[in-house]
Amino acid sequence: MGRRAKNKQGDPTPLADREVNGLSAKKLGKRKAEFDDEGVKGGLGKRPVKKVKEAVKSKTVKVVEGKGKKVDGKKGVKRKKEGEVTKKSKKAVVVDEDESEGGDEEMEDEGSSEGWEDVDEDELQTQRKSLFDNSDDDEAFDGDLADYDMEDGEHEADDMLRGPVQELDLGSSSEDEDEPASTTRLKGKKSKQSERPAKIIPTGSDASSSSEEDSEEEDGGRVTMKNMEARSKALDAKAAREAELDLAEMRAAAVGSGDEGDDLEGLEDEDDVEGGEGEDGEGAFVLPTAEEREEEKKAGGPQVHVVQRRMKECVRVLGNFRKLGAKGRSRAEYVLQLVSDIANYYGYNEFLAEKLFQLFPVSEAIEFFEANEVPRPVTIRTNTLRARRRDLAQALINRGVNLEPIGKWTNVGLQVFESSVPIGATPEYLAGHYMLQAASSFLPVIALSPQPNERVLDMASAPGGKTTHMAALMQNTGVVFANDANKARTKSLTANVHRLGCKNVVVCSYDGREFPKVMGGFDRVLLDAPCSGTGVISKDASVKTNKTERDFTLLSHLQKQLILCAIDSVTPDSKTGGYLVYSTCSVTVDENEAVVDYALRKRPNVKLVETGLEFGVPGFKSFRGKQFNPAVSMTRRFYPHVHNMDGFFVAKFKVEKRTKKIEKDESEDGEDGEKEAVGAFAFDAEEDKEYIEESKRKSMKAKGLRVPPRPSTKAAPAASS
Ligand SMILES: C[S@@+](CC[C@H](N)C(=O)[O-])C[C@H]1O[C@@H](n2cnc3c(N)ncnc32)[C@H](O)[C@@H]1O
Repeated sequence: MGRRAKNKQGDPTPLADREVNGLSAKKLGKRKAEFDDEGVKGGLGKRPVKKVKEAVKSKTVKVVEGKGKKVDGKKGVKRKKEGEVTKKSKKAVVVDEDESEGGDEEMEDEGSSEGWEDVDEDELQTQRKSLFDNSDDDEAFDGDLADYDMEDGEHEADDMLRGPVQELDLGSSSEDEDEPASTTRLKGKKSKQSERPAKIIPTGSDASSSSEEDSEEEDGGRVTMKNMEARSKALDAKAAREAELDLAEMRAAAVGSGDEGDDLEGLEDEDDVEGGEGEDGEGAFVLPTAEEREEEKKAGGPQVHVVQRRMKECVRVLGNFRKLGAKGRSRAEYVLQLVSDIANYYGYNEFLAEKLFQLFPVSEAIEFFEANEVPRPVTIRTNTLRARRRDLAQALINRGVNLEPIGKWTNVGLQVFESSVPIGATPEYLAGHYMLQAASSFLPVIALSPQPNERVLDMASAPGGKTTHMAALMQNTGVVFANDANKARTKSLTANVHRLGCKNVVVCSYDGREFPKVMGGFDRVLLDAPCSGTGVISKDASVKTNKTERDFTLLSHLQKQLILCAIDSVTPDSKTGGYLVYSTCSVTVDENEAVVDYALRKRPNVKLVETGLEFGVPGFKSFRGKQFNPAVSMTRRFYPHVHNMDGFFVAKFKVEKRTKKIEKDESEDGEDGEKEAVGAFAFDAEEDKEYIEESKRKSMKAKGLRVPPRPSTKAAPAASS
């Protein structure tokens, strides 16, 4: 097939030696900004801690510590004085503070970047990785799961845009064959992905006419302001068509029509390696028995070419098991072998390999695992409080940044293909004209669609990518309470809030489960929940090996608690809103559909509504025998191998008034302890058995009592690679 790889983009390539506006990078200016870690002068992280009420009263952005009194719903946090926190360059480009998100298409092309060329030479020499320092992206929850919370867990968001991952060598040389798998599995070979930077895939509906494609060809080489939109549309159209073809192929393969295995790009060189042996040829594939597998393990694991071939063969057989399955061997045996080989080949623990494998038809699963080996496109979000996308694009193009609009679905996003300057340290970045943010992170905010003058809660908000996006959509009016239980992480949140000039944000630090006790009555709530990060494995490969079954149990439990508190924090009386968006950067069902389904069961006054997102795969209505509320199909899943974005999940709820009947039912349920009473989290005796046990253990531990051993859970062996 070979099309799948085109969906992917390597890191933007530094253009160190390229001339920018007639000047080589080296000739560019000398000023070096003195900024702290968060890119804000003066170490804003050290600002004094204040209580929420004070923050509201003083109408400035403060960090608020947990355990406070209830704060009533005053709107309209007053703007800070201009320039109070954000240091702009003296020669900053003209910024129209009132420009809203939708405005940039009509703007005149006035993008001069004069005065911005004084970038320090050292910065220009910075290594690739530092292109993305100060990344603002969000991240998966990686705290201490035993305490399910926010104990630090700060692997810096910069990871998002780290240097190139090693790429898979899917062929094999004769020398390789004698080496152990662990040494031959990964190779620094240049992959197809980096040959052609790929667009983020929006949706088939974005496909545009062939004239747009023509314009791409006419324009040929470099992106200019003039050809940017047309090129973008043409690329989107092409990419969307390719994505659709890929999906169709994958589905056909899954249904099983014969030669699907040959379509697995990641494994396509295998026949060459093996000298073209097919099933009927000499050395035909024979599925190892359990004993043979044991022996293989004892001998140090299989060789890479053996694993490659076996994976391909297993996928082929599983694609049409009735016809291709060997006599006397079950489908489950092929699956077992395949999962074990996937774990080995891609470096996952077997537990997680299986969990992720189960989400997809067989051949699509390989696509997913392959996509996790490739970095996602580098994207930035224009901060419309400080800049217009057009001006920002021009300014960055003038600096030697090669970029394009992400796609029709966002009018603030830009995809960076290559850059001669560190994207996380340009004057425009430091002046808050943009946020380094994964495209997937735009989605929950677009779905929530906060309106000017509303009162909004971002329940788990650090480092603030989505908070600052919401503040911009609200045009710096109303108020966004940006909460994060991890106080250390509120430093970067506060820094971003200041850098981007958000004046309607109050930063606070409570456990989300304390809402709505500390404050409620919100028009809209975003719960971008702490999660396992199985959608962002390309950024954080540690997820492959450090997640166990217990982690998922605990996370799912925390997410269920948080979502009920989030629902209860929304006022059904809101004149303009009454919505909750739940999102995660994880693709597992336990953290997504199961949480949504739980919320629907526990809170009969909420219903799912369409996210309003133009693309994304519907959530699972059932999974492995478990039936969910059919409305769960209104939720949206995003995948690296389909959308060329981080794996992501978005659900949107409308919170309605509690009827007398609901309240009566709940109080009756409350009596026997089966369901929780209004506003307080309680467990469902049967369904939450595991959680109850875990909770008891925690409270015993806290009291210093001896904790009985946990009942044995499924082992999560480390991957042998
Ligand atoms: C996925 S990240 C949020 C990213 C953020 N929304 C953004 O766009 O930048 C999840 C956050 O949840 C926080 N967190 C973990 N447990 C929490 C809890 N019980 N209450 C509130 N926040 C919590 C973590 O500290 C982490 O910052």
